Amino acid sequence: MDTVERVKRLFADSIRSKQEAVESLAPVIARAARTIGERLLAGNKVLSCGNGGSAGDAQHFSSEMLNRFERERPALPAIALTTDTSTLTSIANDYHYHEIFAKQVRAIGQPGDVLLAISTSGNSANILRAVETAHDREMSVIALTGKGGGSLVGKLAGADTEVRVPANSTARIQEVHLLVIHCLCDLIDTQLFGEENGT
Ligand SMILES: O=C(CO)[C@@H](O)[C@H](O)[C@H](O)[C@H](O)COP(=O)(O)O
Ligand SMILES: [Zn+2]
Repeated sequence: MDTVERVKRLFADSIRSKQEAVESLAPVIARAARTIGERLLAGNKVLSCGNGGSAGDAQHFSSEMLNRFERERPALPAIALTTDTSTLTSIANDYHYHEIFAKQVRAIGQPGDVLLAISTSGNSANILRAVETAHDREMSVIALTGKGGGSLVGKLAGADTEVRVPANSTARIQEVHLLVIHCLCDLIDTQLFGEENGT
C-alpha cells in the first residue's frame, strides 16, 4: 500500500472508531460531564492523569478548564498531575513509578474533587493506584478507557463513570478520548454558563 493510501486508511479507521463509539458513549459522557459540573459548582476541582499520549490528554483537558475552551468564561479549577518533573522524578526515584499520581492525589485531593483517569488499556499501575487513592480521599473518578477496560473496571465505585471506547488500537482509542474531552468541555461550559448564542 502506498503512503497516500495508508493515510486514507488511517483516516477511515479513525472515523469508524468514532462512529462505532457514539451510541454507547454519548449517555456516559453526558453523565461524566454532569458529575464534573456539579462538583465544580460545589467548589471542588478536577485532577487529571495519564501516561504517554494520555498524559498529553490530561494536560489538554486541564488547560481547557483553566484557560478556556471555545468561549470567554471564568477560569475553572483543574490540575494535571503529569507536568511537574521534579515531583514526578522524585516520587518515581524514591518510591515507585506506580506512585507518581497517587502521592499527588493524596496531597492535593479533597473530598468531592474529581479524578479524570485516562488509560487506553485500563491496566497502567500508576493509574490504578491513583484511582484507589482518589477513593481514599472521597473523590469520584471519571475513567477514560478502552480495550475492555482492563483492571480499572474492578477498581471503580458506584459514583464513578467509565467512558470505555469500544476499540483495541491504542492510537484509535486516544483519538476518541480527545473527542470525549472536547465533549466534556462543551457540556461543562453549557451546564455552568448556559447555551452560547446560536448553539
Ligand atoms: O501515545 C501513545 C500511543 O499512541 C503512547 O505514548 C501510550 O500513551 C503509552 O504507551 C502509554 O504508556 C500507554 O498507557 P495506557 O494507555 O495503557 O495507560
Ligand atoms: Zn499516541
